[in-house]
Amino acid sequence: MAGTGLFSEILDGEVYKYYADGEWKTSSSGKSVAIINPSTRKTQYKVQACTQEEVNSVMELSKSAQKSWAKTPLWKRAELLHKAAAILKDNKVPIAESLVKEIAKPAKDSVTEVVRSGDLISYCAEEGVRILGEGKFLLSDSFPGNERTKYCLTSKIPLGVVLAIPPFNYPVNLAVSKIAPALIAGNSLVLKPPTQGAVSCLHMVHCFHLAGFPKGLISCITGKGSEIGDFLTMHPAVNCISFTGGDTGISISKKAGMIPLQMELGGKDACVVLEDADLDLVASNIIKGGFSYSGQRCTAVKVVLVMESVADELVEKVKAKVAKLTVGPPEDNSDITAVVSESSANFIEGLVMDAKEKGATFCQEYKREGNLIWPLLLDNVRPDMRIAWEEPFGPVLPVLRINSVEEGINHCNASNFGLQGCVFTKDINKAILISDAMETGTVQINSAPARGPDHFPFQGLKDSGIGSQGVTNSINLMTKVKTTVINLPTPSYSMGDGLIARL
Ligand SMILES: NC(=O)C1=CN([C@@H]2O[C@H](COP(=O)(O)OP(=O)(O)OC[C@H]3O[C@@H](n4cnc5c(N)ncnc54)[C@H](OP(=O)(O)O)[C@@H]3O)[C@@H](O)[C@H]2O)C=CC1
Ligand SMILES: O=C(O)[C@H](O)COP(=O)(O)O
Repeated sequence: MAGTGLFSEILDGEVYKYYADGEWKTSSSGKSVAIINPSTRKTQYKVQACTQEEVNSVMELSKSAQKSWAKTPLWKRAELLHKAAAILKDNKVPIAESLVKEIAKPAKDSVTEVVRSGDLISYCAEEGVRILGEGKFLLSDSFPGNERTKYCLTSKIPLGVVLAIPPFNYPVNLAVSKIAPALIAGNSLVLKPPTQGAVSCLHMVHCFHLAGFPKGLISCITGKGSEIGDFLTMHPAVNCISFTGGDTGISISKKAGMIPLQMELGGKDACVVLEDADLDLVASNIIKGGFSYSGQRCTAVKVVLVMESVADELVEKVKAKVAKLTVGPPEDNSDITAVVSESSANFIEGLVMDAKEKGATFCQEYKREGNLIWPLLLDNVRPDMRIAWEEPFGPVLPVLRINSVEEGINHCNASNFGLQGCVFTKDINKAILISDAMETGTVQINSAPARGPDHFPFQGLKDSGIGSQGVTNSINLMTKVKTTVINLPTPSYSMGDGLIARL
């Protein structure tokens, strides 16, 4: 059970502690933040509301811990990460249980998130050892006007303190996708977990604690983003911010100083369906892509753009599959569970009502109980409806019928988002041309959008983000290139005549 056994030291009465200086602590604020169970809408857990002084102290400790960590051999850093990964996987049950209670993720998917996170940490350790163990050697005479008098050695050095801010929908996985690359690269790490998902994150941090990382290297500050977020992101000790979430990321980018930023923000991933597509394959991918975790994924299919000639048939196939989705508690592994908060459910309802007023075809009756919204397919959506452009982050999917591929591409590219997209066709040549034309970070051919496998690059264009994720890209982003140049008194050519005579 969460907060018991191995994890009992992270709990103080009924409030979870925060993590600093290698210890679990109670905040001097005397205040806590409630985590509401999305299914019951009652307080499930409480976490500390950390103070600015506590943030300052964590930053100081983080700066000094990083200095010694950077001198720790790469293989030792990797060894500790492998250990943390194993402890995390061994404790998947209590961690998954808190995911179920905090964010209403179906039980099976919650376990998958923890296991995937352990795998990501191990992969990152392996990749880090390889790519950080290599440098470059450059010779000066390849640039015009130079003799071979300079040898340039490059290697990658850490940035310092990395601030990680993950979102509610993958609190554990999107935290470790920032923590592991930061640590393998020799940085220290301050984590600010999402409020919904904080307890799962604290359990995950305890796995790193049990693995034996040095004191102060990893810290976890809890509190509402709206209250301590600015103080953290504008803190002068922070050398890099890795953030995943919504528009908050855009405002952080405007306020942060001259430091590397990795921002994975929203998306309005389109599914473009051509006349020759395998409609059964499309329908299954629309269900998986649009409705898994109740549509609360940045990579969810958020609009279907289907050629008019096959639209009736596709809509019927998707309707039949929607009817089979189970709706209910995450504990029962229901396909559709309560969305994360009441305000989120109200927002989704606003989009649905707008579409209703403007004449969209409802393929199912709209139904909501508390935060639980039944899956809904909206056909004949037009560009004047909000749902054609905005992301519901819920189990509601609009279908726009198109008369040409160009119309579909134009719709995609008119979006302020550019995360992923997908195209279904049997014609690979057309698929490649469409992929080239779509202004998104990734295009999937004949499959729904997805971030994984986690070593693939993952990035958004436009308001969907800056920088690129994926294990290798994250390690590179969290390092800086350092060069040392050896200057020779005379040109040196490896097979040059008279070399010995000149010495
Ligand atoms: N591209 C991607 O990979 C993903 C994108 N998203 C996008 O995020 C949105 C919903 O996710 P959600 O988690 O609610 O997004 P938010 O942007 O609201 O929150 C993300 C994180 O930022 C924190 N935060 C809030 N305010 C601040 C602040 N001022 N300074 C620093 N941190 C802050 C939150 O903490 P707290 O919880 O305490 O408020 C949370 O940890 C959707 O629109 C979705 O598209 C979501 C997941 C993945
Ligand atoms: O934040 C998100 O929603 C994810 O990055 C999407 O990940 P997934 O494609 O593996 O669900």
